[in-house]
Amino acid sequence: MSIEIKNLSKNYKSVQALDDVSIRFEENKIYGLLGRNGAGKTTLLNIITNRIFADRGEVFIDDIPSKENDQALQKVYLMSEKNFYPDKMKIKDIFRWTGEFYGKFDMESAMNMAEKFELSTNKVVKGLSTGYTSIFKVIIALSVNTPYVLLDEPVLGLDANHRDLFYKLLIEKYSEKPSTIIVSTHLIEEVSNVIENVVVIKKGKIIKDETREELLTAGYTISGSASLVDQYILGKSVIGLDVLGGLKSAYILGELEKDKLPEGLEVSRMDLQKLFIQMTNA
Ligand SMILES: Nc1ncnc2c1ncn2[C@@H]1O[C@H](COP(=O)(O)OP(=O)(O)OP(=O)(O)O)[C@@H](O)[C@H]1O
Repeated sequence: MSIEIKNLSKNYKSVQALDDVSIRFEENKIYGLLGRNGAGKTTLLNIITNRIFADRGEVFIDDIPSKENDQALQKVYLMSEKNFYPDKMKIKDIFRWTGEFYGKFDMESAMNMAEKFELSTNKVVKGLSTGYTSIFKVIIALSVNTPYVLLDEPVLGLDANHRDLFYKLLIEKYSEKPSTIIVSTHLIEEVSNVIENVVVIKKGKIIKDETREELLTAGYTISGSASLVDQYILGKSVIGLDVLGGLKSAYILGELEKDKLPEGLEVSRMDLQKLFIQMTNA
């Protein structure tokens, strides 16, 4: 059971949005699909769900080619930035309507989540703020109970509390009823506690497909007084530096040699955001 993508390419005139992408999203795993603006995340998710067509390549959902195949597409739900709902429709009616289409939609869970987010389900789509527009779509995505749930920039416009609540509900949902969840975002640090697998896309190509643990062991962070840190990093592969007061931190790629660590320096885990920036820079 998986979503398998084979050699997908997609061009928009002079822009190559996807360049021979092959990847497999396995059953019941949570993926972060990470990439900078314009990397090709939305294009990939839209092709998987048949909203747009690839120039070349194929998508298989549980071994069935997904192209214009309703049986395969019913297994996938995409929460996208685009709003396809009628402006004047009430949220509770959208919930009901989604339930008609996706037989396993859990109305009770959706209403419970709406209460937690303080979303009034009597409101119409048009009356919602940017944040609440994301919230109602997130609630649907977490209630449809399809084997594959794709979330394109789910926390867009959400404040810090609502983002926390979203991640909490995502984990709760996953623990109760596991499914394959793909979260597309450029906020790697924020999703790093939730995701198990990291897929990085850059200019239409997949440049990393690893577990979070593998990424975290790609390097380490060292902190201490500026002079000690400067001395230590000589000859090492440094992907970022931060100075806060008298404390300097360096983000280093490679394996830590513990016996060569001078006194006065502290080691901590790799900073995923720094690693992401380094990976996705030109
Ligand atoms: N309909 C379109 N017409 C022309 N170019 C497009 C179209 N849709 C996407 N593109 C281009 O294709 C590339 C990939 O876009 P895509 O939206 O897939 O990226 P993304 O990773 O989702 O970016 P973002 O994080 O900014 O949403 C970009 O260069 C974008 O400008």
